[in-house]
Amino acid sequence: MAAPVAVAAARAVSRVARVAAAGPLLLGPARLLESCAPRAVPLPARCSGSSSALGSILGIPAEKPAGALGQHPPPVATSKEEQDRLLCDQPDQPQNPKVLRIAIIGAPNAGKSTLSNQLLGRKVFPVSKKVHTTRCKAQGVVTYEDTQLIILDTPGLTSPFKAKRHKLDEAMLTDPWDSMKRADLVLVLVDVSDHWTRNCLSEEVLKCLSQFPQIPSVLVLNKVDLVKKKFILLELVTELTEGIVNGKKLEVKSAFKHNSSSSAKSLQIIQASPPERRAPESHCLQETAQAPEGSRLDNSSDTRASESSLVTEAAQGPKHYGPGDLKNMKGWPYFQEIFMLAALHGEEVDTLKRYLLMQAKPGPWEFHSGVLTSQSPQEICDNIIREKILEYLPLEVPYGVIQVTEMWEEGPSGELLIVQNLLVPRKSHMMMLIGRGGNVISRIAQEAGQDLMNAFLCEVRLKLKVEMKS
Ligand SMILES: Nc1nc2c(ncn2[C@@H]2O[C@H](COP(=O)(O)OP(=O)(O)OP(=O)(O)O)[C@@H](O)[C@H]2O)c(=O)[nH]1
Repeated sequence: MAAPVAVAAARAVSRVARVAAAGPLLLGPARLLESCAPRAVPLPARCSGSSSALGSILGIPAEKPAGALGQHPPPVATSKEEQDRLLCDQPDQPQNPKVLRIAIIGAPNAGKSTLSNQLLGRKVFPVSKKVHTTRCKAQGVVTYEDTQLIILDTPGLTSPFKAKRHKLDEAMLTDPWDSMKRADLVLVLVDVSDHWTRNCLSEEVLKCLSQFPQIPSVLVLNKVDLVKKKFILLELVTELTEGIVNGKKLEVKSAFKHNSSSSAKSLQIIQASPPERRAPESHCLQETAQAPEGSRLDNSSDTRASESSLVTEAAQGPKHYGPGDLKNMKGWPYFQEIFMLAALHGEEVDTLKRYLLMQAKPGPWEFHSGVLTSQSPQEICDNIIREKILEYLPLEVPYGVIQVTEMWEEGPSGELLIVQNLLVPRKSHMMMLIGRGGNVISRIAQEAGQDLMNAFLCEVRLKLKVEMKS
């Protein structure tokens, strides 16, 4: 028996006005799409990723103020037919198109989807505190002037053992690898707030990097907002890069430095050239920080010789690593840049985006500029509702919920009407999902409805029903 038990609906109109700044309200999605021209603001001058990102995190003013990247991402099409048509459309190639395919890899929960959404300027990938929110690879598209960034959001890298334990699909193991095969550049995301995992790259990440040594890689330290003592970030950089970035040795120094106002220690990161061709203008950033005594991370004379050979090796590009070598490695000495950011708050995301735009190479666009994601509207909707279920239900409960869309149609005023059934295997799960007086399911419907409006840029009426699986 599958009797409807609870129904929650969300209908929110007022906030659409704030979201849909690029066009009049309640136009058909096609009209809205026209009014959101994706190419508008000129690209600012090149800036170095590591210097500007690091400088800002450390409170050092950038040499040149970084111009904001005007964002007018197109909305997602509200029907599968429209989305399919957009995906099949010939890309509207500019005169000199450039393209960059970016794989974002990292441990589950590192913030890959959060970062992808921020780069896209619109939320189309689900995000939650629970691991394995992203279940399969999906593409996001940023079109900016003559450049297209194709972002390959992937499930968190996991081992076959963990996949079996969490009953994950085979795709969760293979998708990150598939994305790597297509990528021109890989972003390795590390959650610096996770004390257990932040000091070294996981074996899966190292395996991925070493299998594709020809793909340039960039280290991205995420969630820096959660790290109070910023000097830790510099130590992490040293560990995660084995002290080498872009073929150059990093020196991180911490020493007492007396100034008139405080006796704070000085922390220094120096990116120096390999010894044999040391550049006179080595890149140097300084910060006064409360560093622990004796956390001096620059070279001692004993290790200098072996490090210099490591630097020379790194400058020559990745060598072939066997599984035994990877077990002994903590970091990757072939990153070409480092970024530190807080994806959740959009902090320093523009700096990374500018850098990615600069990395794009001449080549035809893959998508029409009206495309924001390769996912179908229904997939986005399912994922967003699932994200809320993951957020509000404890432990394994969300993983047993089956979502069945009963209705998806355009209402008389152009609004999107969606009815979805949530089928649960147990009565106890049903009670949890409904919540006292229906408060849980109402909240899920309300929040998911709001996210969908932000994605589709039109009014959405979402109704959720909870039923027992028959
Ligand atoms: N404080 C803070 N939280 C963040 C930041 N970036 C992401 N998060 C949070 O981290 C959690 C995981 O983010 P996701 O984007 O879902 O992570 P993911 O790597 O895609 O996760 P999987 O799909 O499990 O692989 C969410 O609760 C985010 O809100 C950040 O910069 N700062």
